[in-house]
Parts: sequence; structure tokens; C-alpha cells
Amino acid sequence: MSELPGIVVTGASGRMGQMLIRIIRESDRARLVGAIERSGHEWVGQDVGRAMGGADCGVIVTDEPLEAFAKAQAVIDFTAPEATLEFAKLAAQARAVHVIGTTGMSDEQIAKLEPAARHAPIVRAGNMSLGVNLLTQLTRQVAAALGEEFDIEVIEAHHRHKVDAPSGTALMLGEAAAEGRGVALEDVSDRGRDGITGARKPGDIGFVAVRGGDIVGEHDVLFAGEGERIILRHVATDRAIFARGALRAALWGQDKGPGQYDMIDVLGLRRD
Ligand SMILES: NC(=O)C1=CN([C@@H]2O[C@H](COP(=O)(O)OP(=O)(O)OC[C@H]3O[C@@H](n4cnc5c(N)ncnc54)[C@H](OP(=O)(O)O)[C@@H]3O)[C@@H](O)[C@H]2O)C=CC1
Ligand SMILES: O=C(O)C1=N[C@H](C(=O)O)C[C@H](O)C1
Repeated sequence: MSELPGIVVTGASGRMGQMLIRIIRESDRARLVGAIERSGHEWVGQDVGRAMGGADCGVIVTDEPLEAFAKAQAVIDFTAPEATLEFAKLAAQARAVHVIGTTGMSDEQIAKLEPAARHAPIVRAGNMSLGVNLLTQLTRQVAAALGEEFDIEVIEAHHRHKVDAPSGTALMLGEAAAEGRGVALEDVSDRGRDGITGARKPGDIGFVAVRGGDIVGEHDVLFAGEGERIILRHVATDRAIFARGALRAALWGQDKGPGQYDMIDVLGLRRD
């Protein structure tokens, strides 16, 4: 019998890092083979199971990503944009599937993933949950069905520690709405209302970001017309949904060639 695919988790001590480690260790379809933290982090050199407050699991946290990636079939990476760019180069060198959950990457940073994607598959999505990816499809359909007399606003709420806005999910939903309307999001996006903004421009897609407490992630796509409103909503109550999606992506990528993919590919939801 062949061995289960080995997975390395970067940003092991983070909120998503710890959730991913838990989900991979519980899975009977994959093995945790590595956990990465940056040099100087107190977890480096410790067993990751113990660092997370449980029993040893035989995986020692390391600050040597390439060494760890070389022994793995996939890397799951929910860290920060600059770190993700470095991990992309190393995952490509190791020919490992790179699953990227990191948000807040600029267009320039996203473009820098392309060389790595020529050597190994990259699966990247601002939200790895089934529910949100379905919601993007619904958003596209509703936006296509309604005219500009319905104003579109994407309203998101997250915990107080989140560093980027709008969220990766909000941008996915905004892109889907823009696609439904047959326009480019960059031409209609309205992100920063403050002061005397003037009346809302017809056709704009607005973004509103709420930050507070321990909110895991909530997204509304509001279609506001005269006399009626439609609201499409996703509420995440447990980060496990993102980790399960990321693990699914890592397994899905095992027999894929180099290239860039997203969760719509992984979930088989692509229509075109
Ligand atoms: N796509 C999706 O489905 C989801 C995406 N996310 C995204 O995942 C990312 C992480 O979120 P979360 O876990 O909440 O964040 P945390 O801050 O809890 O964790 C981030 C981890 O990445 C590490 N890290 C940050 N910068 C670097 C660096 N330059 N080099 C090496 N390691 C680094 C941190 O280490 P240190 O503590 O030393 O800084 C930490 O371990 C965010 O971009 C978030 O938006 C989150 C949930 C779902
Ligand atoms: O930072 C988070 O927590 C989350 N980030 C992702 C995003 O930016 O959309 C996904 C999820 O909403 C949680």
C-alpha cells in the first residue's frame, strides 16, 4: 500500500496553522510531515503536538522550510504575503503542491507566483470553504440577473486581529458580482467612503469592513433596489471549514500538473 500524502504546514503557531495541524492529524487521507515557524520563534525545535498543548506527535517545528518541503507532497500556507512568496519558490523547487490561503496579496505579489506555478501546482483562494465558493456562483448569477438599479455592497466582518481589508473573501465576492455584470471590478470598486463622498455612483460595487472581537468571518452581498433588498450571506463559525477545504485542495492537487488553480477547480464548480 502506498503512503498517504505528506503535508507541511507553514505558520504553524497561527490561528489557521494550528487548525490545519489538527485537521491533518485527524485525517485518514494525509500525514503531517512538517511544521514551519520563522527563525527565533519559541516553537522552533519543539514537538508541534506539545507546542499546541497536547501530546507529542513526532513532528518537530523547524525554521528550514526547503528541507521540510523536500520530504512532502504538499505545503499548506496561511501566513502573510511576503512569506507566501518565499514559500512559493521553495515549494516549486520541491515540486510540492502549494495551497495558499494567505490573503492581502497585491496584484504585483500575485503575479510573482507565476514562475513557481510553472514547476508545481498552486491552489490559491481567499476562502477555502465550500459555502463561500458556492456563494460566489450565486453572487455572479444574481448580479447577472439584476440591472444597475440594484446597488451592490459587500459587507464583511472579522476578528480584531485581521490585518487586511477588504477580506480575501469580500474581493472574491466583488469579482463574482463584477463578472456577473460584465465589468472589471477595478473600474467600479468603491472601498473608502469617508466625509462628503457625494451620492453613490450607479454601477459601483462597495466594500464595508467591520473588525471586532472573535468574529471568525461573515460576508453579506447586498443587492439594494427601490422597495426591496436581496442579501446573500455566509457565516463561518468554525475555522475548521477553511482547513478542511485546504486539505481537500492539497489532496486534489496530487495528480495535477503545474499551474494556478482555485477552489472552484477543486470543488468541480467551474462552468466555462
Ligand atoms: N483562504 C482562507 O480560507 C482563509 C485565509 N486566511 C488567511 O490566512 C492568513 C493567516 O491567518 P491567521 O492564521 O488568522 O493569522 P495568524 O496571525 O494567526 O497566523 C499567521 C502565521 O503566519 C506566520 N507568519 C507571518 N508572517 C510570516 C513571515 N514573514 N515569515 C514566516 N511566517 C510568518 C506567523 O508567525 P508569527 O506569529 O511569528 O508572526 C503566524 O504563525 C491571513 O492572510 C488570513 O486572511 C484565514 C482564514 C481562512
Ligand atoms: O483572516 C481571517 O480570519 C479570514 N480571512 C479570509 C479572508 O480574508 O476572507 C477568510 C475568512 O473570512 C477568515
